[in-house]
Amino acid sequence: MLSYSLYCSGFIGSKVCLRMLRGTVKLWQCMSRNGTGQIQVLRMLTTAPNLVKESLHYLDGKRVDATSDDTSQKFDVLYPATGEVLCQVQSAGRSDVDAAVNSAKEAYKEWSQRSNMERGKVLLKAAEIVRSNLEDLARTEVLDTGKPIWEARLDIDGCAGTMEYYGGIAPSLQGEHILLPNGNFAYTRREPLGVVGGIGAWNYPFQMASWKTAPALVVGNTMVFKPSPLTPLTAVMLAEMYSQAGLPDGCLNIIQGMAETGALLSSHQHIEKMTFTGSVPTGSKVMEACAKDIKHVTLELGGKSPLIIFEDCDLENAVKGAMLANFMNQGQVCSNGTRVFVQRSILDAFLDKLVTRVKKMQIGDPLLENTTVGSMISKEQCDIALSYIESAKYEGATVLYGGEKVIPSSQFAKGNFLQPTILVNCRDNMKAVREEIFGSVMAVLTFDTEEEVLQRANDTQFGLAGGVFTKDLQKAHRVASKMEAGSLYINNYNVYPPEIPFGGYKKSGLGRENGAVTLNQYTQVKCVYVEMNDVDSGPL
Ligand SMILES: NC(=O)c1ccc[n+]([C@@H]2O[C@H](COP(=O)([O-])OP(=O)(O)OC[C@H]3O[C@@H](n4cnc5c(N)ncnc54)[C@H](O)[C@@H]3O)[C@@H](O)[C@H]2O)c1
Repeated sequence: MLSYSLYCSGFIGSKVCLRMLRGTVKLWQCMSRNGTGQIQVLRMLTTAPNLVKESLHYLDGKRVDATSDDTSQKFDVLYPATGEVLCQVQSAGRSDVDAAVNSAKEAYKEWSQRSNMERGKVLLKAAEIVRSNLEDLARTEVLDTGKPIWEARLDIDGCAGTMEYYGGIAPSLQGEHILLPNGNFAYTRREPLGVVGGIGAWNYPFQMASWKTAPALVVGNTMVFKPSPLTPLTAVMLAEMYSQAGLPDGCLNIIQGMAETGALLSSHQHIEKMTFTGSVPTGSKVMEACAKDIKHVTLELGGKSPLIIFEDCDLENAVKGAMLANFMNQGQVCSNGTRVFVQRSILDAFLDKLVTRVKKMQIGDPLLENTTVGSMISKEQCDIALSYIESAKYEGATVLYGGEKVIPSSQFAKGNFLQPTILVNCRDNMKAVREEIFGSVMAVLTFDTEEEVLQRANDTQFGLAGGVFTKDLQKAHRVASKMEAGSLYINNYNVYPPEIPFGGYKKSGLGRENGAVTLNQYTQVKCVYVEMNDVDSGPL
């Protein structure tokens, strides 16, 4: 008997949404909703690759096709674990970007006039819809990224949390009332910026879409968002969920495309702010484009973060922390603590425990519950990680564990599965220790003193995150205060509650996401002076 697992992301009036194949079974079920909301199931046997049939562009509250003007190109979207082509997407060209921005500009007129309370309610409702579609979203995110399903569920749940957080706190955003002499006074208003452009990377596609849209929309901006071309599937689902929650048409438009589309968006004259997540070189280009028009900009960029493990730590927790800092999402996490500094006296004990844990990680089908290592996003990304491992070996490092690409089973022969890798005998100046790899490659370094390790930890162009494991509270706070990074963890790693701001120092970026402070970055302050007396013009 054929066994299959499939799901559908069809909802909110979209007729036919996403379907997937699982395993080797070539049974394609296609679901659509009829007018009463019941799911109709159509079945057809096929080996045809293009599984996603609906357009992934979203304009004025509905999915639309790109217009294929002369600036646009097509790109394939693959399931990273099998290499199957899910769909081919037409990039948004100049006319599509114009249409999306103009629609958001029009929608701004009404949306910006609502109160934060009214807008917050839309976010709260959208978060509820996200939660009730969590499984569909998580499975679609797996298709997009190749990450294990349990991680995708956690991601989506966290995104709903971010939407709830901003929906909840937005009504408390207030201006100031400033008393001045002679009964005069001034007040400040926090006003939205206008149309915000967002561009995302591929490692957390739904998270990027929700972390950017939630704070931007709730304070009255409208948005045009472009996901990474490697992971275009879930941003449009988020847009549909916002629409279902009551977000007016045009407030959030999704465009798909590659670098050209991103450049068109970031240089568009009617965009008032860009919020970008991606690599340092691309972030620099986006910032340049913004500089031309003096646009606001938030940049969430790369990292090569240090994790410092002192001999007085709780070793079990430190090992778990190092795992969290390196092996989630196939190591494709910007804040990863990939330079693990271990105090010399506990190095052997630390490595023993670490290897014992890493050996238990299960590489395989991302949709299976017990899989802990899924597929990297692409062959290119996997090759990059492998080449860093080779360069580390060439420079004298030893692979203590992993280091190889694997094929978990024949159906994943075209996948990009890399063993979690631990490098020892590393030196600070090795290429693999200095540069962001964006794969599961942990470099273990030893140190002797606090002063020495701080100097080495900070000796990097990046400053996204860092961590310290010790039971000595004073040392923990002292070290955290001296580490040059935006997100520090004491006795844990890679935890992202929506209440706390996240973002980088140095080349890791500008501005923050999450936390109340982010609302300031999607608003501008207007100060109104009020004269209560006759105008004193002095000698004039
Ligand atoms: N700090 C963070 O929060 C964070 C989070 C996730 C990923 N990242 C970083 O992202 C990088 C990996 O993502 P990536 O490979 O998708 O990055 P990337 O810079 O190659 O691409 C990011 C996005 O920019 C678009 N783009 C490319 N060229 C552009 C241009 N000239 N103008 C405008 N947009 C353009 C891409 O289409 C994509 O959507 C890593 O460096 C990682 O550390 C940072």
